[in-house]
Amino acid sequence: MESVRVLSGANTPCNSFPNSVRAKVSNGRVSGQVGFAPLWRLRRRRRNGGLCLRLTGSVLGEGDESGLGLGGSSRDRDDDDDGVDRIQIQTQTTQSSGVDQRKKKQQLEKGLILGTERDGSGSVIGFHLIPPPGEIELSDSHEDAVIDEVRETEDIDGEETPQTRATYNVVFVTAEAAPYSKTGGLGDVCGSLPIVLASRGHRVMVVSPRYLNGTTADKNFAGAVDTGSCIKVHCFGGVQDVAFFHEYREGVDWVFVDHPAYHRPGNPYGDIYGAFGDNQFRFTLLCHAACEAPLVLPLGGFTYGEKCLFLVNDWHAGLVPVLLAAKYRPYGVYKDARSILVIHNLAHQSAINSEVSKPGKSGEVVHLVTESLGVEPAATYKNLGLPSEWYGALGWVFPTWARTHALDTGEAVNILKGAVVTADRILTVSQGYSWEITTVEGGYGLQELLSSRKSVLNGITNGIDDVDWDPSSDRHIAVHYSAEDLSGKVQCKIALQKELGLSARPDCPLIGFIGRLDYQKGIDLIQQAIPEILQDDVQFLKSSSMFQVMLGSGDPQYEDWMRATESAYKEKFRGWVGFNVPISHRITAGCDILLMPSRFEPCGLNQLYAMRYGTVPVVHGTGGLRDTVENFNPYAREGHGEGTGWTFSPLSKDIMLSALRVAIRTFREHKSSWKGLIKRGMQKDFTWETAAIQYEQVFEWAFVDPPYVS
Ligand SMILES: Nc1ncnc2c1ncn2[C@@H]1O[C@H](COP(=O)(O)OP(=O)(O)O[C@H]2O[C@H](CO)[C@@H](O)[C@H](O)[C@H]2O)[C@@H](O)[C@H]1O
Repeated sequence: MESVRVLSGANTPCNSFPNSVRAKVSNGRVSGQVGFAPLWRLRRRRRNGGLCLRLTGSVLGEGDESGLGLGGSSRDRDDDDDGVDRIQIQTQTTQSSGVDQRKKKQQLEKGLILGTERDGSGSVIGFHLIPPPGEIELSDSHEDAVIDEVRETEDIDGEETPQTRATYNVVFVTAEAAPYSKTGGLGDVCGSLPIVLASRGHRVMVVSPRYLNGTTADKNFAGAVDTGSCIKVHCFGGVQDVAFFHEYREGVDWVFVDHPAYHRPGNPYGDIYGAFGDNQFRFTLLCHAACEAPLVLPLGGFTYGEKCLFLVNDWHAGLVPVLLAAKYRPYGVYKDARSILVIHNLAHQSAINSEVSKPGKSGEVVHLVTESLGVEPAATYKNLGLPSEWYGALGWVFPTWARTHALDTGEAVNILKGAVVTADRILTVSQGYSWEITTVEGGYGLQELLSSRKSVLNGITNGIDDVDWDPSSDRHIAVHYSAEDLSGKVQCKIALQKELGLSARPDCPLIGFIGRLDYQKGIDLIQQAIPEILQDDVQFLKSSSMFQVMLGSGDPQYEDWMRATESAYKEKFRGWVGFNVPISHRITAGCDILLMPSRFEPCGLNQLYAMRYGTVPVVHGTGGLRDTVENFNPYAREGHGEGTGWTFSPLSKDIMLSALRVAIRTFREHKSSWKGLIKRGMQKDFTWETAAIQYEQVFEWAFVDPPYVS
């Protein structure tokens, strides 16, 4: 996918509108915006004979914003007597090394015909699209055209094969979106899925906070400019002024909600002292602002309007469907909008805090109330800016065992619960997890409610950003490699061992772990197993010559343990405490095995990255891990073997160690089987394109049913 911004050039009427022309070229389709007229959903068409002014240029590479210039001359002026000037856009891709194959293809885009828009004095103030009859299909974001259909009449070979699919105005609401903000997988998903949906013709906005924490991370927001739009949010007993910043990048409108509550040291949710005490306030603001953004922000000249599809991610965005139902629809606003709740992690709701979850006497998971994470005392309901009669949607009562004292009635407001009740549909990030959340073990108290909504509950396995995570072009790793030529992988391993101060031993298995240091991730199992893995224990297959590296941050007790383990096993163990994206790429490339003993895993991205990098996953068979890692069977396919890793179950230290032993024996003694495992994993399709098609199906279903009303 090429993403370009067309800057206005000399000698053209566009001179007075720098940055007013933007276009994206993807799979033979041009989308973007020109002047105040959105071009999204324009398809490539060839025209004989150009009209008027012509835009020409080259796509120089990812992120290049000056690739196209606007050229033109007087002879290009359109003298048709219809009173509009016209422009032809022509883009051509030039090759740049190391980018995705798709980027290496030359593309020629012709024939987008535009008209100018003039003010009363006759000055050009923008451009409109003028579709030649029967040649160009287009729509804009006017409300009556929000949901339209893309007719795809050409297949890859240029054959005429009519297909129709709907496109939507999609509004993601999320607490994090990479590369602007990321603490885990939520950021990855909300940073990459929107781009893929936009490339498929949808108009996509992502609304998240503009976090400024006084570190170099603030520069992530440098490309976002103040829109000048400011709204007043009535909540928490006062009126808050909230501003919007905006960046148009890779076909997506990235909208950042600005308020002083987002400007403080720490990550999006907390600092070294724990979760911020005002998170309910901070994310209430986000939700109110996200509901207003499609109505008030004229992005590219037009608002998104009311007929939107909100994708609300986890509890932080959970007030959005409640606000639509309680605050807007009763007044006839958003009556045709829909909302889909996307659950990335049910444990990230509420006082149900995974870091302090413990197995109870009868086997159920007991959660202690320590932090405010979306469940707050019932008295805080009045702060949310909702009509009082809607309390029931969010009202929640803790089971008796979870109450803190005899007089505690357990009454609370649970924002995610409100979203489960009011969202038009619910999605989880794998099919396995969509079932697990309806069980006592995985439902965190919401299982019955979720079961009652089974008819609108689906699971779609996450994709990965296959440009960012590509061993053949990854800028963070020492040597590039591919499934066809694996020689660079061992170089990456040696480079990693050197970087970490371990002896360079390509023959010794190197086991990696990357992730939040959290009870969810099964760190305690690794803790228990480390002595057996690293001590000179004959049971563990020459374990004296095995290495383990862990990268993670989170629970301080696990961070301390990693530091202590590194001191105890200087020759064999490295524990990198912190959040470091380049290192995470190097570990993914340099290790032989990625260990993921997650207690539960809604999808999991690291095992997908690992497989793409030829690193064999050994995972607990749960949720998305079970859905994505195929257990190795050396005897299948007449001895050629099948599978991409090992899934073990049930979750225990001993079972995990058994799986690791088998993996290590295969690494050492069955080289061809190991190579087969690597190659099969690398050839798996985990791209977002596949997931996006499934998302579109769910979008369609969302609009088949009427919206939620009380
Ligand atoms: N210390 C560190 N340094 C650098 N990078 C680090 C890091 N710690 C974690 N990461 C990165 O953060 C991401 C974590 O993604 P996961 O899907 O594994 O977990 P998470 O539990 O946060 O996400 C939740 O949401 C996602 C998305 O839906 C689900 O896949 C998942 O199951 C669910 O728990 C990966 O990109 C990983 O490389």
